[in-house]
Amino acid sequence: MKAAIIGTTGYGGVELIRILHTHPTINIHSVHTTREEVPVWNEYPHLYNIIENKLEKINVAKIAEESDIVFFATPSGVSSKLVEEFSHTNIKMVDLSGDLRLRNTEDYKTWYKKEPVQAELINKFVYGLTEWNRGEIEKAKWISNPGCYPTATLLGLAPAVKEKIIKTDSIIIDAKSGISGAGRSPSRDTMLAEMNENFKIYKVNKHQHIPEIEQQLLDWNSDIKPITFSTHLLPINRGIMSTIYVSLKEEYTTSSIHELYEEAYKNHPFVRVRPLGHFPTIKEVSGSNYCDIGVDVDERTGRLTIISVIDNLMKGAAGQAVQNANIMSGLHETAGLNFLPLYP
Ligand SMILES: NC(=O)C1=CN([C@@H]2O[C@H](COP(=O)(O)OP(=O)(O)OC[C@H]3O[C@@H](n4cnc5c(N)ncnc54)[C@H](OP(=O)(O)O)[C@@H]3O)[C@@H](O)[C@H]2O)C=CC1
Ligand SMILES: CC(=O)N[C@@H](CCC(=O)OP(=O)(O)O)C(=O)O
Repeated sequence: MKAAIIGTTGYGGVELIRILHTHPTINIHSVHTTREEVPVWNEYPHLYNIIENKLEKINVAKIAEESDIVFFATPSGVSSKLVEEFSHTNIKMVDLSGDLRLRNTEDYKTWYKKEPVQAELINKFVYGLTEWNRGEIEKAKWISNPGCYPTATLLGLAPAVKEKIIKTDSIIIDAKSGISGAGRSPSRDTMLAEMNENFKIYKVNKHQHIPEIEQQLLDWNSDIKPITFSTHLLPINRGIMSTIYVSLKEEYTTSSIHELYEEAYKNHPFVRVRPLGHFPTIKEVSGSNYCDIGVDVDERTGRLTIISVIDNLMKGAAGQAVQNANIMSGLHETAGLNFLPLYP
């Protein structure tokens, strides 16, 4: 199976290269840029003598004719335009941006402050939160890959929300991300001198992933009320930790909640519910497609604490994109994704 990558020179794109380079079935056929047509290793010297491809300009008809699937690792506002052009061809699409995730186009305008794609096109994209949307993904041709924070947060919340054991107005999410989550373009916020030995909150109550998380939670339980969601930058390259607090409707023990989570994820190879009393760290999933989850009930307050960690570039982006491409193409979901975490 042949794949094209658009947005190759960014962090999501180069992570797709890392995965697909050893994928048993999906091969990198072409890689694309809007800039100079140079060998990929000019942009990424660590790929010297390994990835022979030259970056090519985007020619929609040629890509659609030569490849079976195209990955868009492109910024929001860019993906929407590419998707419109490719929608007239037969190629499978997986988009990593936020452009095709929100069904309500007004929400997109409000939170992304950009013009949305037409709703008709959005509705043809399947939301690729793999573990909870597998049936739709199997039938899909076009996938909208979830955001990095929504992936960690929704996998952490799903069993409790779907089982309706929480007070619906009580969800508070405290999330932190490594700086590769902000992409490869330089910015003042992510400079070494700004971030090293520092820790920052950003986009307070205004993060564009709020409507995406709420949309999915409402699909699971229509009584869910608006969430509080805070995002922070950590002085590390990769990884997200989402620490989630919810009030329980009744008295539950940690072990009963733990059982619920183990049951929910027992058939999902990339979600590891940690044993009772154990909580994951970011490093323990770094470089892998795992989402690791720990749970604990505070019996004094009646609140459940959920800790969910992922690698933002893997399960939060390129890893989940390939997992979805695998399922959509009838392959085993783990194909090409059996990386152990990089530790230490
Ligand atoms: N980084 C992360 O952890 C995550 C990112 N995402 C999403 O994935 C997408 C890619 O993110 P990331 O790799 O971090 O971003 P980067 O900023 O690192 O890379 C984006 C790439 O898009 C390409 N690009 C920019 N403008 C255009 C254009 N007009 N036409 C075609 N290509 C263009 C650029 O390549 P060139 O200049 O060579 O054309 C650039 O290298 C974004 O939508 C992001 O929100 C989602 C989850 C996690
Ligand atoms: C650390 C960091 O800056 N992360 C980015 C994630 C961007 C992203 O993934 O954007 P979309 O999913 O909306 O395309 C952010 O918080 O905006």
